[in-house]
Amino acid sequence: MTLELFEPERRGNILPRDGIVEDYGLILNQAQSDQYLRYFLHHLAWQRDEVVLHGQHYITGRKVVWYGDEHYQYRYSGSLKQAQAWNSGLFRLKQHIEGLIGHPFNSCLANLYEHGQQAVGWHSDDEPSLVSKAGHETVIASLSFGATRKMRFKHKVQPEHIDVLLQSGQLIVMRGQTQKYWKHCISKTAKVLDPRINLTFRYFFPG
Ligand SMILES: O=C(O)CCC(=O)C(=O)O
Ligand SMILES: [Fe+2]
Repeated sequence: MTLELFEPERRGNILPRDGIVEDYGLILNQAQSDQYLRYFLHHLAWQRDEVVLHGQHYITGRKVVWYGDEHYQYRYSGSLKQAQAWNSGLFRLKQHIEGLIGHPFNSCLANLYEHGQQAVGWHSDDEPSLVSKAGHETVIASLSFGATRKMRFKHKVQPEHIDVLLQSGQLIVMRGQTQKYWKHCISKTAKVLDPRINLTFRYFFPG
């Protein structure tokens, strides 16, 4: 048996103000997380993402795929995204997380970082399709598998940073005003050579 030196335990809000990021700690054991990592590496329809920045088209190193209750579509960063029908393992996890959090999700954006040089830059998940017209908070549940990576939060106005290391099997939930006041990123690191998968369960409002 391998002993983890540090096993994240459930913590309340890790942000000091203007939003809520709840750290649920490890919600799966190591064997389950390993199994899901191998399964998702091989059974999700990974594709490099296309983004348009200042009129230039870029293909990302990171691979993504989007699943949902229906074949939702939206235009984001200049390209059209289309949701795939749920993968069965992903759907099981979605139900598990809905039970833990007590919030429904109808879609999941999955990210694959093959090594530490693949990352995602500063952004907020504040596209109109994620924001309720009825004024409900945006709730995003993020579950990680594989290599431990650092997620950073940066306040949009105050000079404040919060870092959190995300381990395999660890769940965090971004809610409240988080997307309005904070940006987040996954930073690059030369130290990580192994893959990481992150699943972000979201509630999508079709336009
Ligand atoms: O990989 C992660 O943990 C974050 C991914 C992310 O921010 C996103 O998909 O919007
Ligand atoms: Fe994000």
